[in-house]
Amino acid sequence: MSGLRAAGGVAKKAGKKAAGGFSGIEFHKSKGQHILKNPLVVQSIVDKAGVKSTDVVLEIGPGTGNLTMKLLERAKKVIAVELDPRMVLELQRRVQGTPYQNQLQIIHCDVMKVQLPYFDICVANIPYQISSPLTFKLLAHRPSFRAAVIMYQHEFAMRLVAKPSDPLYSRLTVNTQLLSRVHHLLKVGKNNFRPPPKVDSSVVRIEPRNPPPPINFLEWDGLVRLCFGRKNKTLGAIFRQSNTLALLEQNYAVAQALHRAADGAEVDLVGAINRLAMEGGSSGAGGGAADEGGSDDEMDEGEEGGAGAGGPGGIAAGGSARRRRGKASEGFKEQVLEVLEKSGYIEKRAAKLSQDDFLALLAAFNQAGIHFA
Ligand SMILES: C[S@@+](CC[C@H](N)C(=O)[O-])C[C@H]1O[C@@H](n2cnc3c(N)ncnc32)[C@H](O)[C@@H]1O
Repeated sequence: MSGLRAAGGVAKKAGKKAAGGFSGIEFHKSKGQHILKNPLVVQSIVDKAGVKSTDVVLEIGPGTGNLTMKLLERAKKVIAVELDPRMVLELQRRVQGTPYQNQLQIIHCDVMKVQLPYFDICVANIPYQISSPLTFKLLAHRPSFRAAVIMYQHEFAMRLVAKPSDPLYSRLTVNTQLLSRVHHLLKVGKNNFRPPPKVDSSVVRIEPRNPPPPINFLEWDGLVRLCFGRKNKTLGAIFRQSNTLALLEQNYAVAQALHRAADGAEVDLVGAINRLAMEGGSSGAGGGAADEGGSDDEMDEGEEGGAGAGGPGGIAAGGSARRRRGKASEGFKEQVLEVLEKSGYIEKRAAKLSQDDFLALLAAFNQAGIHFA
């Protein structure tokens, strides 16, 4: 397989057998290349995914094709999006001359840069660097699909399925669960991969809510970003911050000027989720070391990343939000605190609020003409 050796220069340990049953391939950590070598895990993923014989399956990052071959046994068609030309060659070689040859379509591209085709179900062991933007790219995809069964870094997976009060409950959690139902399927130890990543992994099932909730997602994310900027502080403390109030008052003035309806006017869910998806960067080759145990969760500002820094960046348009602003008026501050008081959230903390709480809070603010995007 000289093609496989070429791109990486000299293949390390050329004599050693690598995943997929061929020798000499050098896996690139920068592309998240951790090949699933345990056939039992591969089979389990395909079984749990519930792939039907009529399904078009989207696979992201097929690598050497261990999962792809099993998917081809079950599905009508597999569309595999792969960035690395060496992997594309290997996959082509693997299906050539088999009955599956005509069922496989390979798209040689960065998944974050391509318009995804129609698919019924996505099954993938993805490069962990793009976990967050890829998840939201999928959730913004139309027409919607039945499910995505995806291998993530274990901690990232736990964030997706977290419940209020869990330590990993975060902005990522509430945004994902707003748009989908998420279930943990299977924990996969690092030794099932070649080369083994530094952390364990988990397979998660994501079922998009269809139809999606009829809310302005940018507004939603603006509120949630603000609240999770300091998730253990009371909302009263967060909304008393002068930067936050100043930004909200500016949004308020714009909304008034535009005569925007109190319940939020235009709902461009797909556009809004797409904007969010692109926040996390666009390439899997960017080198983030998600498998080193670091978090690639682009959605968590952390406890101290709140109002003063990037926190409320989401509550006003673009970079202008970061500029210094004047103080909000006392009248506006009272208005904001009254909404929190009357809705019963002033002493509550984001870490313990449910999906329904955030929806109720957003509705209460919007009714008072206060907007987050
Ligand atoms: C974790 S490996 C999974 C390989 C294979 N599916 C398996 O389970 O053994 C991730 C794969 O995604 C590919 N990849 C990395 N970044 C990508 C991107 N932005 N778009 C498409 N594929 C990408 C890598 O080249 C690699 O083949």
